[in-house]
Amino acid sequence: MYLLIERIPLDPSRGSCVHTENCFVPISEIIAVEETEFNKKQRNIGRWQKMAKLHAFTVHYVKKARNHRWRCSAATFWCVDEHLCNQWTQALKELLEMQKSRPKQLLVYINPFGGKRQGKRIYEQKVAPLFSLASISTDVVVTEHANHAKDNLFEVNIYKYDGVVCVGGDGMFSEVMHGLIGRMQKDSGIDQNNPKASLVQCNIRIGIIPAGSTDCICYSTVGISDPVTSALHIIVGDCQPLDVSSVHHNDTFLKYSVSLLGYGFYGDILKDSEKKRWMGPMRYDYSGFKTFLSHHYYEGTIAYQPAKHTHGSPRDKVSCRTGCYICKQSEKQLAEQNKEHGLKKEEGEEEWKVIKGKFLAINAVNMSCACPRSPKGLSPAAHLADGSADLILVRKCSRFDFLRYLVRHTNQDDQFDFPFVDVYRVKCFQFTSKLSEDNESNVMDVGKKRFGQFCRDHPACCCNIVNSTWNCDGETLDSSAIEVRVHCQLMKLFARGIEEDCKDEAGHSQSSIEQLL
Ligand SMILES: Nc1ncnc2c1ncn2[C@@H]1O[C@H](COP(=O)(O)OP(=O)(O)OP(=O)(O)O)[C@@H](O)[C@H]1O
Ligand SMILES: CCCCCCCCCCCCC/C=C/[C@@H](O)[C@H](CO)NC(C)=O
Ligand SMILES: [Ca+2]
Repeated sequence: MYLLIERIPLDPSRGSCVHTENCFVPISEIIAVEETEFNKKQRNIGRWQKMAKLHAFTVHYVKKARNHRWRCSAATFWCVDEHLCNQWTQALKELLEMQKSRPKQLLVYINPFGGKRQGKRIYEQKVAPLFSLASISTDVVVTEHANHAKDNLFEVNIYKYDGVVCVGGDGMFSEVMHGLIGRMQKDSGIDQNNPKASLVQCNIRIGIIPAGSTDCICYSTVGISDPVTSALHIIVGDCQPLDVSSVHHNDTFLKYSVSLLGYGFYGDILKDSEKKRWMGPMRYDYSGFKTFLSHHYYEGTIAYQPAKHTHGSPRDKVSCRTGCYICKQSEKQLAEQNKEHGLKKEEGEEEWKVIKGKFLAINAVNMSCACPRSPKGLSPAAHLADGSADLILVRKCSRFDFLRYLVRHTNQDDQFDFPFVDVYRVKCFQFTSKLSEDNESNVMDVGKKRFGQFCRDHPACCCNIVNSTWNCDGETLDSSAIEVRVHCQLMKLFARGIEEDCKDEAGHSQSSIEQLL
């Protein structure tokens, strides 16, 4: 159902019409309806006001701008008939009440130290006024230390909230996600240390107000990193399911990941950048350049099971967009599996593919990982909720070739079109570094140790004697040998995926009527 907002010139003789553009606003995108008091200062209505007392109401609604940006716009409707005015206000309010997916009560965590340290200001100035306009009540916690939000989620009565909001970056989101998923498993008696456990879905949605350094999860699920846009997606009650990978080492749970699990290049960037947090978001550029120059490669073995259940491929040009067909198919399969087995299908009987090699980077992404630094992301055709991850293997190559690969993160060219890059869509994988394989089989002879020493002393030789670190959504992992499994649609966000943009390059929108036809 739509509300047609037709902006009519209030005083045509004086040409005082500000907006001539009419628009259809879906009821689902109305933010609030308020009775409005007219005062003498109100423009252009003097002549009308002399004729009769005016009654009015204001509709606050989502206005879509360029590049997926949403803004709050308002239109005031007025008439002389008080009863008619009240009827309209009442009818619209009732329609809003019927929007059952909208949150009424939210738990908000603010990281005051994420990104440029603007989290608190962003929330107070840009987000809280919108929540209040939409009559959403909030409990706000400003975090005092790392893991504050995560620990708190194990203590509070989460079930009284319609959602949890995190104000911060990918690391802060990761904390809240671990708190919520961990709490759900604890309450359901599921052992997270069992890598084969069928995890319980988390139906409490998370909203991300971006205030971090990369904000990749927000950008990849909304299409822009903008606090007002994200607040409006929360208010209208959007829902986007998300795949989550569980990461284990020797039957011990390490972490969950929704965006990037990166070994080699992205692991090394993270490790170096953690020491330079004081630089803010710039730390990634500094450490990125340093890591690029070091050009380290790492030897290891990857075993994976292809994701045969999904219809897409990482090399196709089909991007995951709002209402994505491929993710919908996975959702149906998941529902059928849950109905039939109560448990997800065991992957035991399916074949494993094994790859040994020397790698500059191993990246496993559950989503495109688009962010302002890389607008298409590390895997542009990855899906948010198809139950698979794209495993990208960048083999040892020259610095120049690796630079060509990195540059393609930022332009329109195919970043997988290199002989040293392979990409697979997988549902699970395991990685063991050469070093841990050697350690396990106790073949670390004296000669190797001495060679290791030699190479550490001569970084220019780029040898892979030490392990890299896994970058798990911006957090480091303690182990290099890991076992990863994608859990289809384990959690949900207040988002709708990236919408097909209906604005053209010049910023003109198609008329709403054209869109409806
Ligand atoms: N009050 C706090 N003091 C110190 N650290 C905190 C506090 N609150 C949260 N943290 C931690 O800060 C880490 C980084 O925060 P956040 O993700 O918000 O910013 P960022 O690292 O700059 O951005 P991005 O993750 O997008 O690169 C998180 O892992 C979180 O655990
Ligand atoms: C030659 C210099 C290359 C510099 C490369 C800079 C970094 C590019 C950023 C792309 C990262 C996309 C994946 C997102 C990962 C996030 O989970 C993580 C935490 O926010 N961010 C990073 C940078 O690891
Ligand atoms: Ca996916």
